[in-house]
Amino acid sequence: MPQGRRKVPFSGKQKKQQIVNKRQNKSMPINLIRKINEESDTPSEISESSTMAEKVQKLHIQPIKDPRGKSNRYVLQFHQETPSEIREAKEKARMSLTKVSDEEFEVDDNYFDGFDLPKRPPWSFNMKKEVVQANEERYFFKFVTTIEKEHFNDMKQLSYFELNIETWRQLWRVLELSDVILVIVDCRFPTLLFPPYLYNYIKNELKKEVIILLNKIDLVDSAVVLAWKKFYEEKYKIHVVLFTSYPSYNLRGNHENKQGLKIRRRRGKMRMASEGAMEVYKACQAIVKNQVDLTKWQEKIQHEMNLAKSALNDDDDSEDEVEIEQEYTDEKDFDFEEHELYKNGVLSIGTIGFPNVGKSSIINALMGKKVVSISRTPGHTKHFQTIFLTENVRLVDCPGLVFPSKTPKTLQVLLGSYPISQLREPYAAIKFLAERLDLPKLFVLKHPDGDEEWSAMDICDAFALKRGFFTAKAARPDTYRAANNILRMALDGKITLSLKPRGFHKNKKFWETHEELEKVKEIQALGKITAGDDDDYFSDSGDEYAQKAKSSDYLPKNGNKKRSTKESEISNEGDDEDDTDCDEEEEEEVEATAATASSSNPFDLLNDDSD
Ligand SMILES: Nc1nc2c(ncn2[C@@H]2O[C@H](COP(=O)(O)OP(=O)(O)OP(=O)(O)O)[C@@H](O)[C@H]2O)c(=O)[nH]1
Repeated sequence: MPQGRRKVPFSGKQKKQQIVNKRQNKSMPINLIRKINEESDTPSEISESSTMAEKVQKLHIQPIKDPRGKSNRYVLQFHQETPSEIREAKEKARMSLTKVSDEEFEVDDNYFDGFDLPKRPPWSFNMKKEVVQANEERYFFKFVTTIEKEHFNDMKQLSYFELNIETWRQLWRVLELSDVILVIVDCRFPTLLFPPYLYNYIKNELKKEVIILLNKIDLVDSAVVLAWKKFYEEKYKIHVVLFTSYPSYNLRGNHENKQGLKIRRRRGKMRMASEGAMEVYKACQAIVKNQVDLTKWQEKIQHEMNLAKSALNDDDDSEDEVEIEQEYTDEKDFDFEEHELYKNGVLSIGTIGFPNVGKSSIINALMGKKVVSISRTPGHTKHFQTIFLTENVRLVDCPGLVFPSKTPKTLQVLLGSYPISQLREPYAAIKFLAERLDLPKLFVLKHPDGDEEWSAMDICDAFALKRGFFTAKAARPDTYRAANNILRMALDGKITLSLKPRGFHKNKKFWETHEELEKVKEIQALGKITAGDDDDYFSDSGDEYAQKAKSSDYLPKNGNKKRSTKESEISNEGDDEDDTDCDEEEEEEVEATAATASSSNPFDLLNDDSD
């Protein structure tokens, strides 16, 4: 055998990866960014990274896991941090934390000012598909270059946003196909996830109705939920619906793990989140009036409500049906379908929003069973899909999109707009979190140097030591892994940071005694926890479902019962996109330690400290 030309074994998996890489290299945005760099007349700062193309980070490449091999078309793409940004953040993470005041939990509505979304250029049926697509690509190129140039000298004022035209195309199709648009936001951070320009575009240019759905209200204090609802109702005069895909009657407990912690499991088969579903139905009914007959939908929800009540004490342990119901989905090519309002007597509801706000979970919770897959990894949904709720109510589910804004990048991590696993610098987000929540107390951490004052890095060090995370080479505390774990807990709501509308603290009493508060609690379904369930509240929903747990502040605030400090949850989603190395047992362990420091309000903890 000739020397020097030894054949290297090449697996099928590697071959597939090679094909995917080739395709990926051809993808529009990379070329686009390369062009931006070549054509840019702005002086290049680019010493640290030779081309803009290199600064684009492609997220969620899972080529071989998608049988259709299509996932890379919709891969999320963002700009990477520069080495100097990383260095700067690390330095800051070593500085002592400054606890922030209550008012700094209050946010304005101006993160999207000065930005817009890319809109599908006009097209007609006389145009060839290739021409339409070329127009779209030219337009999108210009859109991105314009934003880039405007912010070239101050990239810090520009958030990560979606650079993949394929994902925007999904949004364009969904907006075209739908009669009513449900804009879904995570109730912990509404103003960071609801671009006013999106609302204006849908309402004033597309002339379609918008409903805002405040989701994950199980993670937020009822008074804050209500304040956000009123904020949006007053600002836009539109329907604002409250929702949680995890009302407590979908949960059950009395399971012990090997550490002796109790873990709440989802109660038998998944049920519809009927209170939230009823709210969505009512908002749609008010919009369509008698143009579409929604009686069947209403009956379905009412039926579920009755069932839920009677089944509260039902110990049905049977597994959830895990099924993707083909009969509900429609895979035809909608690229060039003309919109006709309530076509064939069917109401089409588009569900759009940022990644990870819970769009897919909402669809399952509206259906009362699993029809679309869910992941706690942002950016899971790649292609829009249509699902019939009843024969004349159709949901059109769009992949999550990160809209352009000036949201600080650290916050984007906490929102789930940027996948934690692919974060090169997690400490700035830890610092942001630690200045608002007392992490040492929540995790019962011992300062590595015995000091009183903590920095974000100290927290990561202490956390790594406590969890036994060490680097392989030098056996030093693995602060990166620790930071990654903490951020995931924040994203999942195990430790809850939630922002408030301006003026909330000044009017706290008003919101806490508001007559509509009971209604909010009803949708959160917190009053429905059954006897014996108060030891542990957290869910283990199994399968691909992310496990929902709450911050230690959350339960006593909203519910009436005092709960055990052994609140815990495991994550057992088997999600092959799952993105960290943290395993379930590790998380439980932290829950256990965190629990002993549990407070009914993490913000109280901050107060304690400042005393
Ligand atoms: N606590 C809580 N968690 C939720 C709720 N809805 C969804 N989640 C969690 O949020 C994460 C994202 O949920 P998805 O339904 O996949 O979100 P998505 O908006 O479809 O995400 P993309 O696929 O990224 O667009 C998962 O971990 C869910 O379990 C909710 O009402 N309450």
